[in-house]
Amino acid sequence: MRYVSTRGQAPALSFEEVVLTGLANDGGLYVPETLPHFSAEALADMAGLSYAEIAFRVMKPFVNGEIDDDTFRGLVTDAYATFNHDAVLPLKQLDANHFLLEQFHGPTLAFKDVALQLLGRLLDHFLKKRNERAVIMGATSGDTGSAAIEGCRHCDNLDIFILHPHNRVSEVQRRQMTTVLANNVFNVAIEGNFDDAQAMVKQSFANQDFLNGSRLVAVNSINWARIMAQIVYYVAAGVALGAPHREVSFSVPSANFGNVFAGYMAYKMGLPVKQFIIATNANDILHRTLTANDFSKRELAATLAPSMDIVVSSNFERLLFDAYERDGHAVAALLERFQIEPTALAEAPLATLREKFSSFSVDDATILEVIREAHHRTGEILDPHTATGYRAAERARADQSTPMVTLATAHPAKFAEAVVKAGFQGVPLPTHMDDLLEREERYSVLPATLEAVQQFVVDNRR
Ligand SMILES: Cc1ncc(COP(=O)(O)O)c(C=O)c1O
Ligand SMILES: N[C@@H](CCOP(=O)(O)O)C(=O)O
Repeated sequence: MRYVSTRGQAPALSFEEVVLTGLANDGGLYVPETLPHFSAEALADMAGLSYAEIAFRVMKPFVNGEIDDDTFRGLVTDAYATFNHDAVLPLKQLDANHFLLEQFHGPTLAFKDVALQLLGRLLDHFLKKRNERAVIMGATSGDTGSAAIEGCRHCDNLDIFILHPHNRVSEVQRRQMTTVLANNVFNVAIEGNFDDAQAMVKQSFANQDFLNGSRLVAVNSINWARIMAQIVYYVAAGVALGAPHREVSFSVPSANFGNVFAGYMAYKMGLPVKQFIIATNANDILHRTLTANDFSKRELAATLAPSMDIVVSSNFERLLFDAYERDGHAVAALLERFQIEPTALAEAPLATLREKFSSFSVDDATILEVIREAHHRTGEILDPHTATGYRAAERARADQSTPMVTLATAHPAKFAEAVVKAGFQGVPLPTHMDDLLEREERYSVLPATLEAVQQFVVDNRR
């Protein structure tokens, strides 16, 4: 399997090279040159298998020939053994045809664990094999950071630098990162927002001179392995609900677009999907683009669903690459324009996107209303991100007869502010975290400048 850049200029890479890199050197994101396809029979055979076995079968074609089957099966099995639920990602029925896919039973209580528990193990495997060290630079709006630290901190060949927006993540999210006092983990609170942090990470990939030849690795969904691991749960949920014999729909709380893009990959690989609903908070660029062809930046708003406080949605580029029929030049031109002025998609690609994707945007007041309503109806306390997906599933679904799966992307205990504002007393943290609020913290606050952040990395890496 070879991987190519969405901007068409960078060299094609192998799986190992893609995992050990970040942005392509033309500024694009890597995607598989061709996608594997699962026949109806292969999908039907997955029904009833363990999550780890489905994961092995779905991901094997992407790594084929680069990690032997026994080793890869071992990495996958170990990754999902860290989850605190036998089903790994249990599917909960809410009403006749609406289901919640609980993605928060991993070590850090959000869907990011699904990919980062595996990515940490893949990095460890490849770096040890090569006897190499690497530096991780990641940006987080709250969940990727702790999942990356938890997934990678045991790899002594890695130094991990995570940038989060100062005072714009929840207390639990911050402490999940800053209370890890390992000597290869460095947390930086930047005086800016998530977009600033992500831009600095991308600029660091574009020009790595400051690292004097050390390898720089991405843990954000820039890294193809993140997307690959997330494809699995769409297939697992789909076959559990009757695929390939019937279609399934998904409502996905979205921002950086890695989650729903992975679903789209599952669809392209043969999973029968009727509809993807992109749910956003008040940072609604994806919704504006889909509904009004308004692909333009607006000021980033701080919301009750802070992990989705993102304007520049990284993986939307991967979808655009497909919608523009893999024309890297057209994608590069569009995204260069987007950085400097309001822009719009060409008509044909937009029409292609609208065939499979719908969208819905949910403001803070509605998030609170949904948390209350959903609790009244189902007994569940949703986290504020899941609440956007729940409301979008109700309002934007194409039909009632296709099973609808709303992705429950985080545990409500991470977001006390929203839960308490909705009128509840709060949700306890799981026992492995019950002393989190008393643990010692360590992090540095830096101005949101590339120079300050890169100097910090140079000064602290081992
Ligand atoms: C809890 C939660 N829900 C939803 C999202 C949105 O996912 P994505 O960025 O993959 O679109 C994120 C982070 O981005 C998140 O942390
Ligand atoms: N919501 C994310 C933002 C980063 O997204 P990623 O999927 O590209 O890592 C977070 O919680 O950090």
